[in-house]
Amino acid sequence: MDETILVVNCGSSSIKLALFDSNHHKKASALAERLNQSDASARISGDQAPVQLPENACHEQALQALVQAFEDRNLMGGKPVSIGHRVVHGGESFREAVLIDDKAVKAIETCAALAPLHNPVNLIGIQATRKLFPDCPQVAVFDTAFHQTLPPKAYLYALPERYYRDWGVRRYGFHGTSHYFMVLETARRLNKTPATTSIISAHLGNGCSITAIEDGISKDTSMGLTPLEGLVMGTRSGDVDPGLFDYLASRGVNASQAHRVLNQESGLLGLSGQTNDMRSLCELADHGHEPSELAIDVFCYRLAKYFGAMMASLNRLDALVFTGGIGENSARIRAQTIQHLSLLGIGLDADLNAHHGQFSEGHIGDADSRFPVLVIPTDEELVIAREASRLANAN
Ligand SMILES: Nc1ncnc2c1ncn2[C@@H]1O[C@H](COP(=O)(O)OP(=O)(O)O)[C@@H](O)[C@H]1O
Ligand SMILES: CC(=O)OP(=O)(O)O
Ligand SMILES: [Mg+2]
Repeated sequence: MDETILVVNCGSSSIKLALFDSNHHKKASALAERLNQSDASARISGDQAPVQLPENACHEQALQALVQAFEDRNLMGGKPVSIGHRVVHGGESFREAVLIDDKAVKAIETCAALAPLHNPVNLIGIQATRKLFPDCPQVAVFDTAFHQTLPPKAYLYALPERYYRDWGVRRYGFHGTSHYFMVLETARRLNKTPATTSIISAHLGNGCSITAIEDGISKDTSMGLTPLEGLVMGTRSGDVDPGLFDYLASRGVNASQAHRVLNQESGLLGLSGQTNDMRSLCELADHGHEPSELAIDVFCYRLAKYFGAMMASLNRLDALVFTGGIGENSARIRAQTIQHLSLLGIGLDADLNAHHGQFSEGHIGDADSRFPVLVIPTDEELVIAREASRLANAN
């Protein structure tokens, strides 16, 4: 029976699992959604029938049910040889992936205050698999690790210096695993090496961020101390004037209410008043729903501004890259964003864009575009699986 690497990505209300063989080929994947709600559901990719969950299933119950379902289908091949976890915030404690022990768990707990929507559920996933597979090496792969190369001019806020020194207030950046995969894949597609490849990578999923990568190294990124800064996202505002908090306080909105509004009730959902889901939003806009149209306008304009801003940190640029559910699938969002960049000489080929670059190794730029533009499907799970085997084998 082939060896299996299990990858766990616990989100605030979902779990994504993937199984890889020892050659890092994906054998299976599964998704549990709407956890802790009455309509919680789970399924293994490619299966028609859902995996049965207890009512209001929590993360741990869903994880157990999905692992059992993998076992029932003979997909696990015995116990996994290693388990890789996505952990969103590693603060300054983690420059790279680590084997998980009690000390690492403590450090991840310490970082939870900075990613309250993410780290606590990442820890639930870690504790659940430690219980299920106590002898199996487990590895944490951090969203922040790839951005530890940011220079001080990019990671410092213009605040009193002691805020950084005493409290670690700085920009950390997220989605690093995906941005790292983008530079690997772009290099491969352009026949270059990652160490000589410079890109601007836009990861557009529920959370959205953009990163400037020079010679394979992250130089600047749009997310900051927490995954709230920067681009417009599904339910997160991205950049706002910090003066907003004082003003909201004067209107009776306290800090924890403001936190909830900015993280869970803003972004595409807040602007459209309808949905945080870009696909649904595009359909609404196609049917003339003006607030949805406006939400899309704000999303694309902010993104285009950040493409421009990221150029300030690069001396050379090989490609602009789109990824994540929106970046990979929405020709409309890509076109509307790139339209703002005509002054920089960047343009799309309408046909290639409509086909998501499927017939052109991901290229969607037009013949005159000053820089290539690519669509590349991300695979954070693959990077996590590779890191999990590397560290487990080094042990
Ligand atoms: N064809 C499409 N057009 C527009 N948006 C899409 C399309 N397909 C998926 N999306 C959007 O991608 C987003 C989810 O991205 P994804 O990367 O899967 O999220 P997550 O951050 O949870 O991994 C949702 O807003 C979804 O509507
Ligand atoms: C860091 C972050 O925003 O992650 P996600 O896109 O999974 O919410
Ligand atoms: Mg994602």
